Amino acid sequence: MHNLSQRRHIDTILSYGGHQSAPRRYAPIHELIGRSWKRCLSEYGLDPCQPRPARIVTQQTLREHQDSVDEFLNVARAGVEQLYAQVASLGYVLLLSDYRGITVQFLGDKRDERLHKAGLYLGADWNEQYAGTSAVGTCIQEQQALTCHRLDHFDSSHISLTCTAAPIKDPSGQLLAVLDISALNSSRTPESQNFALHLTQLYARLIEDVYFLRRYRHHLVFKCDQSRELVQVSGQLLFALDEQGEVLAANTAARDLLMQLNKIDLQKLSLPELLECQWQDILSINACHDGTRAFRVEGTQQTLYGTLIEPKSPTASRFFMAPSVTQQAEPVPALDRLCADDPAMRQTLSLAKRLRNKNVSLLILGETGTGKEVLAQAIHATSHRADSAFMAVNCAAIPDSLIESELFGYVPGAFTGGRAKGAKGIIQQANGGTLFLDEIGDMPLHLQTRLLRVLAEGQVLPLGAVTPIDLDIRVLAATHCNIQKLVAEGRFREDLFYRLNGATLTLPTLRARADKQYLIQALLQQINPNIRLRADAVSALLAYAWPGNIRQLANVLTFAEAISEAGEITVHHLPKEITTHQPERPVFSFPMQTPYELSQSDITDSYSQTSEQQILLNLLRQQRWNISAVAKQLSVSRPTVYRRIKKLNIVMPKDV
Ligand SMILES: Nc1ncnc2c1ncn2[C@@H]1O[C@H](COP(=O)(O)OP(=O)(O)OP(=O)(O)O)[C@@H](O)[C@H]1O
Repeated sequence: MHNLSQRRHIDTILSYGGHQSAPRRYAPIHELIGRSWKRCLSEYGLDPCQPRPARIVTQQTLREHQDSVDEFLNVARAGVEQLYAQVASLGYVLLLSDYRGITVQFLGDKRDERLHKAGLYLGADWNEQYAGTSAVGTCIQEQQALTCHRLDHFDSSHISLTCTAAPIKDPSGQLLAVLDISALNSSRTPESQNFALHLTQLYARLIEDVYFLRRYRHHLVFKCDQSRELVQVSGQLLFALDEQGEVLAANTAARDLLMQLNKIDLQKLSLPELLECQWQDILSINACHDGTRAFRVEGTQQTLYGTLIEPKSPTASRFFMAPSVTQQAEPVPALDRLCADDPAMRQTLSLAKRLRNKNVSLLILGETGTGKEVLAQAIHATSHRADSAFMAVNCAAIPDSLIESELFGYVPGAFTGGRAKGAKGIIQQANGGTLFLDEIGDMPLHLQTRLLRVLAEGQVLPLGAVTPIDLDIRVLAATHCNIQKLVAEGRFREDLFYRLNGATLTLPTLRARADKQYLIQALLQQINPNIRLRADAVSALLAYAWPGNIRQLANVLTFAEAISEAGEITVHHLPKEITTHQPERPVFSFPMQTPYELSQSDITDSYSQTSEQQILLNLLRQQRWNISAVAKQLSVSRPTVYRRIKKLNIVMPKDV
């Protein structure tokens, strides 16, 4: 005989399956539960009017099920016991089932008859085909964590139970077991089970990872996370690797990431390719000061911090020997200090180190304020030319009328207004050393032709001169522009582009850098080595998007230091734009999406030209046409201000 609530429940299920006209249950039914009810009715032919008693398999069958997962049960024991210790006082028991739904481990009061009757017992069969919708059975079918609360159960004899289950998968992604916590009676709402759901998932993941590490204890395991601070203790993603860096297995979180990247097949998946790095970069992680290194995920802006778990057997560890000191990149302090640990900077600096003494021209690309000139100076300072001049010329900052004479120099009488003795051009002054052509994208076309001749022939002909002067210069050029686009549009000579671009060094934006905290400390050290930066200020600085890059950061820190009190900078000393900005913090969950990043030019171009013209004009007037002051106010470089003045057709007063 059914009691009233059982009868109502039976009616609800029947109406859900289309056997009766109107549903009696008004609370929404979770689609997961709904799917399971439909399976019970139409696939398994279960009759809700015929409740089934809990089925407990024989001792012999139980033993067979336990034997087949014996290794796993040994590994899972500590996690299972710990979870039970957390929930026992709340009235829960714990069930660990194998992938076929048989309870192979039970923690709870074995003498409690009510538990035995309800199927919360060792050997209980929670398979959906027999027991209907339940947390364990439905978790097996759906391969995801769920709570089956009271009336969610199919069988009316289970409708006082509340059960929460999470899947545990093996390193190949196959379901291995189901972890479940259940209570006999719960008058609480389904929402009250959310905490139980999170806790069960957490322990299922923990047990899964312990099992993964056990299975791959003789292999190198790469563990990574989105947080540098957490990776050593609770890195979420695990990859087991062979001696070439190919992925042998990945845990659920890592497989989720690979799914996002459309990498479904683990066969022949190379971790160095996935992380856009060299195999040596991974092998040498433990040589880093905190045993952690930043990597960027292929085709995304996502940074992952990785650490290594070395193989436990001495024979295997020989395969994974970290590179010897001689194999590691040679230290070059002036270049090394430009970054701590950022994947893009690592690549750029390693190329810079290899090319610093080669006579190839280098093209440095990066948004304004990313440190292009600083890199050029460091390359010069670490090259054989360090004792000769480093001459920097800003092609956007020199007025068109002067750039020719400034660059190439002139002989006496070459033009009216020139100095009587003539003047050496910047190119000639760089002889023996390095010529740094900043903002090369802004160089007028006719000068590009002359520059090309200088580079091709290794000679410079000053204005008005008849005899060229031999040159021995190393040329470094930089631009924030998309120079290939300028070439395509006919605004930059293709032959000059190839001449300058012996190799490209690209600097990442500050917002994309994984070592922002290092840069903050390094800049602060230069400003005032005795000042302390409080944690609230660090958090705000890390969360900001930095459209003006390192230059803007340096300005902000200078400002904060100037108004700081008692030798420390707190969040209150930071400019308002930093603290009121709503950060787009990376969420601690996968999928990884590539955020669309606005470049400086995107940002400025998105304004209407007239409003930008008005804003800039007002600023220039306020600062009495002092370009340096305006540049500082906007946290951009002087050339950028000149460029905008030109682009927006602002006419500067004659007397500035
Ligand atoms: N790695 C670094 N460490 C400390 N300070 C840096 C670093 N890189 C750049 N800076 C500082 O950031 C500011 C901008 O650097 P730099 O002028 O080299 O940028 P840029 O890319 O050449 O800018 P622009 O495109 O506007 O010419 C400078 O004040 C520089 O000292």
